[in-house]
Amino acid sequence: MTIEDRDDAHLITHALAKDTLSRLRDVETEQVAFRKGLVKLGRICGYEVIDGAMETEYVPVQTPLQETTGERVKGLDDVVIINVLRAATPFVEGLLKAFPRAKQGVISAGRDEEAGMTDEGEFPITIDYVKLPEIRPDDTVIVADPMLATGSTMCAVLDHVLDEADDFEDLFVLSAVSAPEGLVRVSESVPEADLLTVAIDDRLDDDGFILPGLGDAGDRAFRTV
Ligand SMILES: O=P(O)(O)OC[C@H]1O[C@H](OP(=O)(O)OP(=O)(O)O)[C@H](O)[C@@H]1O
Ligand SMILES: O=c1cc[nH]c(=O)[nH]1
Ligand SMILES: [Mg+2]
Repeated sequence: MTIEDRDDAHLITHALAKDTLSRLRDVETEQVAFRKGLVKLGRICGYEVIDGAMETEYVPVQTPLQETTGERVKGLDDVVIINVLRAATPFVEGLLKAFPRAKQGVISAGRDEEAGMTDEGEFPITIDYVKLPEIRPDDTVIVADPMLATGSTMCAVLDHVLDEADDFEDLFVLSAVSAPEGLVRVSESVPEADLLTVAIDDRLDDDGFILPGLGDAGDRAFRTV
């Protein structure tokens, strides 16, 4: 298993996840490679969630030659993936390769960067659109956003998710790069969420960007810079 449990988060330490994230960090990685990298990272993270957090069960299997015992992942169809627009879109495309039959929700959330970060280190968040599937007690909910900076976006998103559902099997917040400040904010605000990330970076800069980070993930994936 390549998930390391720490006090602040569960770290996805798969070598290919680290390799892919390092390519994403590189300023020379242009739009297409950046987008493909996020898809790849989403797929790896999906496999790691399955390996690290889901159970398997033994099942009888009839091969063309004889009956045997196989192993299946329990609850693979009881997964809800929530895409935090917009940077999560390619990341979720990769996750769906691990969970092809997941129910999907979408929440469009953006930081008001012109308003700037408050003295408490938060951003005002605008939520324009929310469409969530029914969340059932057996469901594993994965809220995906490659960047967890101040945590303001994720806290606002989780408020909506928890308004819709208070009974589920597990709630995972999955990101590629997290700032320590954001992990603290989200875990204090929603202690029932398990935070999964590929990297915990050093800190935020004065504009609320993660250092060293990878820049603005949405802008790099959608070429809006
Ligand atoms: O933890 P926070 O400080 O809230 O920052 C993280 C958010 O910032 C980015 O979104 P952004 O607002 O840039 O929107 P975009 O995905 O449309 O670019 C990122 O995708 C997160 O949603
Ligand atoms: O560093 C950051 C912070 C927020 N959003 C990003 O895309 N990058
Ligand atoms: Mg952005």
